[in-house]
Amino acid sequence: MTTASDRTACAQDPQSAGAALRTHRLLGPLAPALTPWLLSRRWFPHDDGCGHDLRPVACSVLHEEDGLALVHAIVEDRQAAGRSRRWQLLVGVSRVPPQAADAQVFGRAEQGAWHGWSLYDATADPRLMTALVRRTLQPRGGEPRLTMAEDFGDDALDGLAPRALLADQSNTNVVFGDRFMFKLIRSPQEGVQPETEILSALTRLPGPNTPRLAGWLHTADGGARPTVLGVLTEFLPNDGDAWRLALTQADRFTLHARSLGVAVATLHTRLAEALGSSPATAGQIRDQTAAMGERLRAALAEVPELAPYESRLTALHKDYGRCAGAAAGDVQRIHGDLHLGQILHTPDGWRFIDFEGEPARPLAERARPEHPLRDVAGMFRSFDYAAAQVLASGPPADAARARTWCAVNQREFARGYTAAGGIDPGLHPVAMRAFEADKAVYEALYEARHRPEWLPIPLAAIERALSGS
Ligand SMILES: Nc1ncnc2c1ncn2[C@@H]1O[C@H](COP(=O)(O)OP(=O)(O)O)[C@@H](O)[C@H]1O
Ligand SMILES: O=P(O)(O)O[C@H]1O[C@H](CO)[C@@H](O[C@H]2O[C@H](CO)[C@@H](O)[C@H](O)[C@H]2O)[C@H](O)[C@H]1O
Repeated sequence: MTTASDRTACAQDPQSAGAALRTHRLLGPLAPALTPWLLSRRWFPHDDGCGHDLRPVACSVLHEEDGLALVHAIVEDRQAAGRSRRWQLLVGVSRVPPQAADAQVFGRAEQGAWHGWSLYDATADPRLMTALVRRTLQPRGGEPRLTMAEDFGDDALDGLAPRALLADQSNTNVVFGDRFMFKLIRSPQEGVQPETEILSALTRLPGPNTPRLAGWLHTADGGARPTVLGVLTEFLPNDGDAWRLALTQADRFTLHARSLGVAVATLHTRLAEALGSSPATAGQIRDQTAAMGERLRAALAEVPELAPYESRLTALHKDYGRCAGAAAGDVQRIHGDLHLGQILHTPDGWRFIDFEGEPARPLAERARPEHPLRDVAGMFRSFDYAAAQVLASGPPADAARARTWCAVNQREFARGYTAAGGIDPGLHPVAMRAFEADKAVYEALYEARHRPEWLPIPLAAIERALSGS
């Protein structure tokens, strides 16, 4: 972590010089341990060889009692290519090593009042998650603030034991007593957050197929525009998500695939009802085509393996721009990052979670109305990923069997989607190829940053989309 220019970095933020100095003083002693720890997190991008330049943006102590403190921090990661992203941390600082089984100490404070104390991810410590809720619910508790949604009182979380989910994905999730799920957004951005916006709109409709929004953690009103830092939803008891079912019940997944298609069409109808839909304008199609090009250029800068596909992808974007005019259909709010892992199998049927869109995209972009077939393309890509996994885990390695599995389940999904009122993806082959290729470009960037060993999956999909197979 860079510390020399901390004061400057903080001063550029809309916080006072005093706050900047406090941030610097608080985070300075923790800084040396933070970078290696961040680099080991699934949600933090792998080192792309250009290094990371981490600067503190804001920091506060949310709790301190009996040799145990909870530090909330926002740091900015500036990369050589001029990209920068903010990251949210909850750090436990403890005089004695923490007792919680999953609270792994990643370093020690190097100076100051906490010199020598253990540092660890506070989301793994139930005491600190309880402290977070207590403190952030207080009307005069300062930043951040937890606001409960209508229908949920400030006492809704009282007495519920917090437990962090071990599967660290784009964010970190903590379950409160199997009643609520709290998602700590790891890379928060200023502005309207799609998950709180969409869930609160859907929550108002009868017969929900999403969890109800119970609250949100956010910066206080003092800033220019609030930033949502965490989302609290009702916990939905489930026996796993559709990804797990696809892997464990691969041989009889087609029935699930069809009912998933029905569920996604229903979700799209509900989203249109709650947040509107309108025919795509020529300007929107131009913007969509331009955005695909921009995403490709950004991905090329980090993933050289995409270079052989650049000109053909650009041609596909143009083809989309040409044919979309005639048959674009309506645009509306969609899920935006739909895949098998976002659909829970519950006793009441499929339930959709995680409406934040693709976490690396700017918030404004994620809120744009899009063609619903983009979500269908996301699901098609997910069947392809599952096929790659089924193939990898099953003897013998049989690429043809995986391709057939993928095609059959995509077909069944499309049948269910169309039967329940969704647009038939088969009638929009160019749009589907463009959307799948665009998603695979996003995935290539995601895999290069987080799981480089999975990069061949989206690359092979791009090749197939371009060759029309
Ligand atoms: N409301 C919920 N009820 C039950 N489990 C949930 C709920 N929300 C999320 N989960 C679980 O937490 C995991 C991660 O949630 P998700 O919102 O997808 O986070 P991320 O953005 O990190 O991917 C999901 O795969 C699911 O197992
Ligand atoms: O963590 P999120 O759910 O917000 O989404 C990110 O991570 C996903 C992986 O966990 C990633 O999805 C990709 O891998 C899935 C298999 O693990 C596959 O089913 C999806 O089709 C594929 O896109 C998602 O793209 C990313 O935003």
